Amino acid sequence: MWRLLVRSCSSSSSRQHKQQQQRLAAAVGSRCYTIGGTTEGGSQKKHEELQARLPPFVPKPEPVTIVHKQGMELLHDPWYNKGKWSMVPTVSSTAFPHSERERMGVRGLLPPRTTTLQLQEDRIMAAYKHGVVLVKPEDVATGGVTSEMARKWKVLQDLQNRNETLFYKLLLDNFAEMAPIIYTPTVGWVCSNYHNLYRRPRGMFFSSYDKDHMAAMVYNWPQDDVHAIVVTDGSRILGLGDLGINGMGIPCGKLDLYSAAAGFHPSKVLPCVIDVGTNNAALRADPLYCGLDQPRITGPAYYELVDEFVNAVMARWPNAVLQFEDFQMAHALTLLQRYRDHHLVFNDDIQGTAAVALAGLYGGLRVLGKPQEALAEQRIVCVGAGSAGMGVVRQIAAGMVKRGGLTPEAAASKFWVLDAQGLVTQYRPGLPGYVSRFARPTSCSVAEEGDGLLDVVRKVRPTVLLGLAGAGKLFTTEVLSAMGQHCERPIIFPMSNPTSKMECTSQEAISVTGGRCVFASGSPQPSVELDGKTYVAGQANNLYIFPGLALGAHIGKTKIVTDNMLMAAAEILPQLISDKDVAAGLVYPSLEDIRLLSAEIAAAVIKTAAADGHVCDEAAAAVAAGHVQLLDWVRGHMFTPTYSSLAYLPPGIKE
Ligand SMILES: O=C([O-])CC(=O)C(=O)O
Ligand SMILES: [Mg+2]
Repeated sequence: MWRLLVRSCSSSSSRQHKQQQQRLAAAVGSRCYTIGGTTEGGSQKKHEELQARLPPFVPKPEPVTIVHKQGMELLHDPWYNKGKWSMVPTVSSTAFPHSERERMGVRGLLPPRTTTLQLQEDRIMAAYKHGVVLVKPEDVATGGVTSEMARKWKVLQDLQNRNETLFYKLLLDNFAEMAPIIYTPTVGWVCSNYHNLYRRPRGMFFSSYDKDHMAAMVYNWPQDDVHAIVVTDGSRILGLGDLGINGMGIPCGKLDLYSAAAGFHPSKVLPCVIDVGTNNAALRADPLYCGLDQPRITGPAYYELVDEFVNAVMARWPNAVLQFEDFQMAHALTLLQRYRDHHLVFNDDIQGTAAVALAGLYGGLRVLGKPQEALAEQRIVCVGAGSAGMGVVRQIAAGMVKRGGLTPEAAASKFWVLDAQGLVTQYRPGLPGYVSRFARPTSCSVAEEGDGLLDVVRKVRPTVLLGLAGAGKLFTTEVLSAMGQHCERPIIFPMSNPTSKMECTSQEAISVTGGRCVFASGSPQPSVELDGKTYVAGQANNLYIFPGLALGAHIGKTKIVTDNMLMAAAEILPQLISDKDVAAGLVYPSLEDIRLLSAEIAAAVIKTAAADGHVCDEAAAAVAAGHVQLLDWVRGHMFTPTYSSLAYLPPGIKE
């Protein structure tokens, strides 16, 4: 009897192996052979016989595709692109091994979480069946975004992917109409649904998984010259809370405005997200979510990651302005203080919102026929003691000191700050320093610790009511009507975003006060018809400030962003409102003039930085030449969307 000896391959239980054995047994009948070994007499012959009867060995081709592209070029090639790539090897990962993104130079160019071809198919199938843009009733409720706005967003998004020049031309020519579509409030809906809407990546994705790699991975970005970076960690997206990596919609939307409003070249801006996990359980459980499936990292490990990010981007792009956006309060102020004295950074929610609020109050005073000095006479109630709220209070107090000649203590006494527990007084244990300065003294206070908004308004009789709590309808009919009872022309700014988080609508404020209030809101609001008169609502949004501020800081090479620069932006903006708009009750200039406004803000910022001695020589010379020349110099740096002729440079030939 011949014995069959077949060398076992790696797993004897594998189906393939069993099939091979069966085929082999069928081929040799009941006789057995030893393959490739020395056996009894005649073995050589038998072996040859077997060889002749075995099916021929056909080598299985390795499933490898040879690619002559890497990085962004590869991702933009529909043939090689696979959508989200696996960065984190997980048990369920059927996508790409970790090494592949290194090999193909795409680390950081894609969201971290793995996906599969099947999941991608499911997502497209859902869009195929139910429509590409999914606006659910809860989206309308939480974001104030209608299907019509989402449809328009989709049109613009597709255009941006096809033709950026045309996209920016369109945006510039229709800025007031389209800003709410590419930015607040539609951007809130985009972030909430980023995992469903995701089609192609934009910007860079850093995650805790990239620790110790960031300095190298920034070189995967295909642009040597970056002028502006906006970064979020997704922890406090507008008033919508922790949206994890979905927050990437915010840096994208903000940088669209950098290009449209301030003329930053679209190829030279970089949206970034730092994914340290999310505490949003629903998102993490969603198979389409693209971020890390872990709770947020906090404490020293968090700051180490952000430090690494800041060092990496600043090392590669030392001339870029870095804007921090939508970080939760616990980290926002600490990060700002950590970098602001030696890096070209600012926090838009703290500083940009603060400057725009102060600008709006100066605008409001213009509407009331009062000079900026009259700021010191106001009694201000601010609802919201988060990063935005306290930044606003601090900036207005600084304005009272500068314009109204008050001491810092006298300025602080003009404010009543409320948070979720009511009026903040010095009774509160453990108040952080930035809040305690504005906590009401307990001894001589009219209103008391924990008083609700209505009580505070009735007792204090404020002239200004600011909403920055991100908690929705806090300016009730009673509150608005109390504002109107004690004050002839109350200034009412519900500044929270998006629309659904605003403290009241234009309709509510204007109708309850009988059209007497001076109104502006964080998200855009419609005009209101009352007794045959039309009241136009202004938009108290930092979009007026951050593009021009960043432009001034970048081209002036100011090295840091100072309080004086922010103050300059806040002071110039109300001077740019036309007399006609002031007469119509508008506290901000028209958004249609956004390019001019940004140029004026940049010029004001550069002048102030020059006076403080930190601008480059070229900017100093432009300042010395006079305002018109400075404005020309600033505008000369702004990108205009037009077609230019293209020239081909073969690879290897230097420009
Ligand atoms: O994005 C906006 O519209 C304003 C802003 O920074 C915020 O609400 O966080
Ligand atoms: Mg923000």
